[in-house]
Amino acid sequence: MSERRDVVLLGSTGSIGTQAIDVVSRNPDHFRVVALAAGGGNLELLAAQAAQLRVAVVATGDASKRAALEELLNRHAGAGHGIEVLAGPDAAAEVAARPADVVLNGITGAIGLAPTLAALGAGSTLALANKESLIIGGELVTGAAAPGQIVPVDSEHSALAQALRGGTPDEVKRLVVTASGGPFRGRTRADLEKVTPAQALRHPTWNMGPMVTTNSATLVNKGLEVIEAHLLFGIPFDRIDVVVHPQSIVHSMVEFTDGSTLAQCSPPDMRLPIALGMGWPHRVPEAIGGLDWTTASTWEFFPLDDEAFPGVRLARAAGERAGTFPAVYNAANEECVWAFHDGRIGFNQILDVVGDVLADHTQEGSLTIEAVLAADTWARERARERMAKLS
Ligand SMILES: NC(=O)C1=CN([C@@H]2O[C@H](COP(=O)(O)OP(=O)(O)OC[C@H]3O[C@@H](n4cnc5c(N)ncnc54)[C@H](OP(=O)(O)O)[C@@H]3O)[C@@H](O)[C@H]2O)C=CC1
Ligand SMILES: CC(=O)[C@@H](O)[C@H](O)COP(=O)(O)O
Ligand SMILES: [Mn+2]
Repeated sequence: MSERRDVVLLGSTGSIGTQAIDVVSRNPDHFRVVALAAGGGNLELLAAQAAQLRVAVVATGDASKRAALEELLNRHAGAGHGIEVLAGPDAAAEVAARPADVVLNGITGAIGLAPTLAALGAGSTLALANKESLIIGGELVTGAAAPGQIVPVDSEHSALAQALRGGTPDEVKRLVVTASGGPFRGRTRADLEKVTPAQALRHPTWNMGPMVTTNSATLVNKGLEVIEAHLLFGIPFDRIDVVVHPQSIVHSMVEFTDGSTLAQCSPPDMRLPIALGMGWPHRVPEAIGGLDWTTASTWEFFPLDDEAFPGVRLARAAGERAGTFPAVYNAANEECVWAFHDGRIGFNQILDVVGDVLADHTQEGSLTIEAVLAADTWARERARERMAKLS
């Protein structure tokens, strides 16, 4: 990499955000964080990050926390620090629109949509961890992006983007997305009846935020990632496969028309796809340590159990129907995941309810941002109604 890139970091206090700061801190010649945004759940950390990185602007999604953030900034950065403070539900999108080379969207959930569109509108490269915004926005997001403007950070899609450098688009036969299988791999639907939120949060290979970790346990994460792969790379759903690979070392593969398959392999450490996402197309030297080839190891691959884990099948159907269906899939799932963590529904009921809400959905009119947001709201309400009937 030649020139240093200015980075806007959204979701800075989360798993992706803190790892991105680690990458930036170890590579000051390559990256500089110029703005931060977080929700408000960890104001102390947000203020400490802003002071440490000496950003120009810091944002919290919670309007009621402006004064508290200003006070913490004075403590961490000293009075007269000059850091601009934004607060409120639109703050992350406002920050995303500020001049920068790269916006890394590490927010969780559908609320990442407005910042994603703001970053694209501003002409910045969008290093995208917040897969939900692409999935629910669909062609509204891809249509707002110039070629190459969205760079995937999600490990599988980073792997696919790297492997795709090994052939021309017409030489691609299929994409193979790997799944760890989550903490409940090998269990039957009956076994899953009684699993607890604490068990669902024990991911076998990755340390991530609670939503994506739970989605890994249900395989909804893989369903979302199939839609994400379709939107990013323009490959039809029937040419995107999922294979279970418990070691999370092969992050995904591209099979080419001549029978060759290229896989991207590395230890399960998000700092690699984060660094590549911010530096794309350049690699950041020593982003992580590589694989150890001196000791014996085994990489396994298994077919997906669609009966116990229907999340991928439902996502494929929603993705094929496109329009507002992916937004409904995602929103119903977000509601159900929090209900599962609150003890209001069981594990299997997450996808039972998501399936019911999708079956009830009909799209009216063409796809607009308003239609996506309305479908998101409708799906959350319908999921809550369904869950209330269960208990
Ligand atoms: N973690 C990982 O390894 C991976 C994550 N991803 C994806 O990356 C995204 C982030 O995941 P992860 O880091 O695990 O999630 P976390 O829950 O760890 O972090 C979420 C971040 O979003 C912030 N946030 C919440 N609301 C707002 C808001 N209104 N405005 C700005 N920021 C907000 C949170 O702030 P606060 O908590 O301070 O309120 C927090 O910083 C998800 O889409 C996930 O699917 C993809 C691949 C791997
Ligand atoms: C690290 C990452 O990209 C996650 O999205 C990961 O894919 C989760 O692992 P699963 O394969 O269990 O969903
Ligand atoms: Mn992933």
